[in-house]
Amino acid sequence: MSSISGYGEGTVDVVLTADAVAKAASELKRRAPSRAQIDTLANDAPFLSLEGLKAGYGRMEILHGVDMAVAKGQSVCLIGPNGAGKSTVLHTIFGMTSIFGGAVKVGGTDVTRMTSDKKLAQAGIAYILQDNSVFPQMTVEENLLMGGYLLPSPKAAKEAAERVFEKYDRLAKRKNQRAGVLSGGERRLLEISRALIMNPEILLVDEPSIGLEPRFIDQVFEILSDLQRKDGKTIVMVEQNARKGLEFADLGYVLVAGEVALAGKGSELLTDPDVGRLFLGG
Ligand SMILES: Nc1ncnc2c1ncn2[C@@H]1O[C@H](COP(=O)(O)OP(=O)(O)OP(=O)(O)O)[C@@H](O)[C@H]1O
Repeated sequence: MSSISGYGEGTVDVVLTADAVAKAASELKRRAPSRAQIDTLANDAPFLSLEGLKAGYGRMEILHGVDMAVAKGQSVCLIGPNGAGKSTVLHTIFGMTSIFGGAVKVGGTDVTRMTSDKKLAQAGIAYILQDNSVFPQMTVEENLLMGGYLLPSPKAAKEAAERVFEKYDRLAKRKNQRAGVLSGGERRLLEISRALIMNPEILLVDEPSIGLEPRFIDQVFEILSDLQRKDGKTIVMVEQNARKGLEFADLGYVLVAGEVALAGKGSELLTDPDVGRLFLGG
């Protein structure tokens, strides 16, 4: 029997058969949000807006017309079965996919076809990779400086790194140590901090809890929460732990087979019977 995993509480997957996913898709489709509903969720002031986005890899279309709106300083979590296209949404916002139609706008400006470098340097979008992207043989500071390669000078990168060290004492204390000796939580902090070097407005965060021991997961969510609430960053997250992601985020989007099947406030989706049954383990 073929099966597709949905996401359950903690690390326990809810396994959906292919038939169940198809049924869920058709059930949820009746609940697909209108553009007006999507804009309302972003307080009718979308800062990041996806409009009928069709994108994929090579010639293969994975996203079949995705709409999404996030206000400045809001956070959103994408959930859905494996292979639904959640990470592809992040890749597309950051300019890493083939675009077949639609638009990505930031502050009303069309940035759909900008290269990733320009998205980082000009549009204020940073992409935080999944697990294991630190360079273990390099020092903490050297890792941070890698995030500043688009800054005009090494001096500017160094100054940006100093600002990060002022913010995160835990990293400052380990500035000259090899990144390979950091704990899992500290490594994730370093990955997030490396993205902060360019002082982005929008953080795309791919699976922040993946590969982390449970005791570090809360720390990482706290760091992200501070970046949103204190620094006003806009956060778009994909999270395998659907419950954790929806608890964290202002908004939740359920993606099924490359389409938005449902969108709402994170707190509402947490108590939604369909979401509970399909993605939160009942
Ligand atoms: N670099 C790539 N090249 C070609 N196909 C890809 C690439 N990355 C992802 N895909 C395909 O795109 C589809 C959507 O993948 P994506 O990773 O976006 O899904 P997802 O919802 O994030 O899934 P998961 O929860 O399993 O990470 C899958 O069929 C996947 O095989």
